[in-house]
Amino acid sequence: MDQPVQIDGSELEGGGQILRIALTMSVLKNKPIQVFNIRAGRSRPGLLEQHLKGVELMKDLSNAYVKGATLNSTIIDFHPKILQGGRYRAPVKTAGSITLLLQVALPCCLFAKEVSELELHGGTNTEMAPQIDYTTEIFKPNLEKFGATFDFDLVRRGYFPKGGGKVLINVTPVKNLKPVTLLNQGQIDKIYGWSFVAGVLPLKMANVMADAAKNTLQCLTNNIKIECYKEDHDIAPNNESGIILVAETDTGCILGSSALVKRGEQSEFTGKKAADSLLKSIRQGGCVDEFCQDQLIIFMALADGNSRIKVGEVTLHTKTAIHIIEKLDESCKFKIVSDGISNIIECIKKS
Ligand SMILES: Nc1ncnc2c1ncn2[C@@H]1O[C@H](COP(=O)(O)OP(=O)(O)OP(=O)(O)O)[C@@H](O)[C@H]1O
Repeated sequence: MDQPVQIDGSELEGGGQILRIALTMSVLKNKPIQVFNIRAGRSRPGLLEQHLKGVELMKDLSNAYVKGATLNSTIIDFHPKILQGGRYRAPVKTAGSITLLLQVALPCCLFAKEVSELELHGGTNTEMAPQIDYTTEIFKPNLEKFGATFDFDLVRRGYFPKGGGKVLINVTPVKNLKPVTLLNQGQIDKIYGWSFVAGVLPLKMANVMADAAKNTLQCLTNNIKIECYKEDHDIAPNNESGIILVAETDTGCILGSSALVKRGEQSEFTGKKAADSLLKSIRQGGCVDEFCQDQLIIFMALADGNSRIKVGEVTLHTKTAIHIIEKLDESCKFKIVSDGISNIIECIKKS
């Protein structure tokens, strides 16, 4: 057996993202890895339910030999074999994020031998992770610029702490990914979004969030439409409330933001917080927002050719993604060039 590449999970962001990117690259480059100090930068280090189910999903997808995959484990060995396709389930019993399960599996499914059908359980709209609506309305159109996509069916929403969400994902493999050049943010064409309540929460909360977001964003355009609605009890029985915002520009850029109402927080504050995040991303001149940034790095690395994306401030998640990818893939090198406010992230592929 080859010596595994050593990945220190305490570096930079020090969170679950290091494990996810290492697993994905391990499968795609067919390199065994040992990840140690898993999530050492977090208050509860080691594998939580969401991370563990992510490891198990990757094990199933690639027929891997895995050692150390137990709850709270801080070290795992992962030796991938053949990347297949087919039907897989990841039954997270907590509100662990469904979108982060997709984050680890999607690049592999795109390069699998056959179509993949994923049945993912857990949280659909949770803190510190993309809300499912962010993934489908902001991340997905950005992914499509690389010539790849996925279909989804949101069967049930799951919120903290109960979880219980269910999303079906269907991924058709691609022959290759196209490199992208996204350098001109352009002018804002329109802003739209969704402000929701679920469970027994009153619709008024959604209206207040939407109004606060509109007030903050009207300095950019008058073309703002935010739909306020109450989730159907059958697909979202538990209490939650939040907002997702999307901005489209005349050069085809799609930037977004989102927020959930925290316990004891005024809905007005939540709406303004999401809008401020979008405003910040737009004012920094990037072609993608601060969250899509790190989520696109892996696709830049896997594309057939050099990609360039203009972003605002480079996040620690982005620096972490670049660091781990460069460790596992000698065929690409990232470079960041700053003009003071924005930055161009360039991925150069060695021929
Ligand atoms: N509000 C948000 N909107 C969109 N994406 C988000 C948002 N918040 C976080 N993310 C994304 O979720 C991912 C979080 O990675 P991170 O390593 O912090 O999380 P994790 O696996 O939950 O682990 P940990 O518990 O260790 O933090 C990143 O890709 C980040 O861009």
